[in-house]
Amino acid sequence: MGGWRFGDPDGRRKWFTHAAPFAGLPGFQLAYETWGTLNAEASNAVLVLHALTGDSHVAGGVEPGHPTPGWWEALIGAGRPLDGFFVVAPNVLGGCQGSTGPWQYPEFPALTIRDQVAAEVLLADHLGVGRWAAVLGGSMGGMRAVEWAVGQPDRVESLLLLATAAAASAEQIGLASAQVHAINADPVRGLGIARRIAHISYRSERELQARFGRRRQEDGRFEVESYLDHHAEKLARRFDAASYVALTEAMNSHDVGRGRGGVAAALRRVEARTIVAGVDSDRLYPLVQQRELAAGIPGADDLRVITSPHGHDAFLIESEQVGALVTELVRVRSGTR
Ligand SMILES: CC(=O)SCCNC(=O)CCNC(=O)[C@H](O)C(C)(C)COP(=O)(O)OP(=O)(O)OC[C@H]1O[C@@H](n2cnc3c(N)ncnc32)[C@H](O)[C@@H]1OP(=O)(O)O
Ligand SMILES: N[C@@H](CCO)C(=O)O
Repeated sequence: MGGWRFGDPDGRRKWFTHAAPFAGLPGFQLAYETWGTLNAEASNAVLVLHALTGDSHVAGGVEPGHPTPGWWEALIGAGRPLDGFFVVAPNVLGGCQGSTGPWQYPEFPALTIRDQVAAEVLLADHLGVGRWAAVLGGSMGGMRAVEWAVGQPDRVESLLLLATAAAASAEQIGLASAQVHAINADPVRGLGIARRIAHISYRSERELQARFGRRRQEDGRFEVESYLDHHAEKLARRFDAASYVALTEAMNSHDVGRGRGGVAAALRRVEARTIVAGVDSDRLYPLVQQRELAAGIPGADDLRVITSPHGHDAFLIESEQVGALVTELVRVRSGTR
């Protein structure tokens, strides 16, 4: 297969190749990054799963020679919550940051979250990880995390689900389908339009009002419009439109209960010690969805609530609160601290 899009900016990606037919593909590659060392018992592995436009670069700033900070920098490094663990973060199948995606195969098959997890199971086998000490994920990463815990219950010891759902809701599918239409109508400018729609849903009404109000800039644009233009341009520089569509449609397919007798029956399969958290100002993945997860997973604590003005994106921004949850999951509750 060979080649990948957007290079390897930090020189720390590795690749796993599966050279046999898989989910309509002739084979696939997953790019992934690791931190720390797998212990002799293979009992200290943690899987970190990124959200829609994230990638394998969870952290980097702490390592000499790899200065680009990652999207959960505060979790990895000396004295940080995942210190001492062997952390693995793959770029999702269908993504554009090193893994096989539509940028590589124009006739890319429709993938589900379940397919993406099945690819990650093969990666775990390749790495010699029979059972993850923890699987952590937010948003689309949380969809994969709960799918891991439902589909592979004996391979997930503990689980952190952030700002995510057991199944994509009608509103999430509706918003996502508008974004897909924008890209299909204009593959060049559509990605930016999709990001604008999505980014509004990632932040809270209260935050947008407080930050931008009705103010206009000198160029005549509303400040909030300019802010969204900025995020649209930034994503268009770093992401592939066809990948965005493939991943969005995979998220729309997400339903842990499909073929398993419904969501409640599926969640009962989870054996992992679980923390589920939502964000009080998240309008895209409202707390009711995390309540369903917390109530349905046998080993889950009561729902935790991250307080933040930032809406859905708080799972990326509120690193102190997220870090405390990770510490509690992997150290305090497992008795290793
Ligand atoms: C290093 C990487 O590339 S990471 C790649 C992987 N990324 C991910 O996994 C997560 C995806 N990232 C995100 O979703 C977002 O970037 C977040 C959630 C991390 C951003 O959250 P925040 O830190 O709150 O950023 P916020 O939404 O306030 O945006 C700040 C940006 O808007 C710009 N901005 C603010 N107001 C305006 C305005 N009125 N007009 C234009 N631009 C504006 C700022 O200058 C800043 O620009 P910069 O990001 O280029 O420095
Ligand atoms: N800001 C996040 C939101 C999706 O959860 C992203 O771009 O991946």
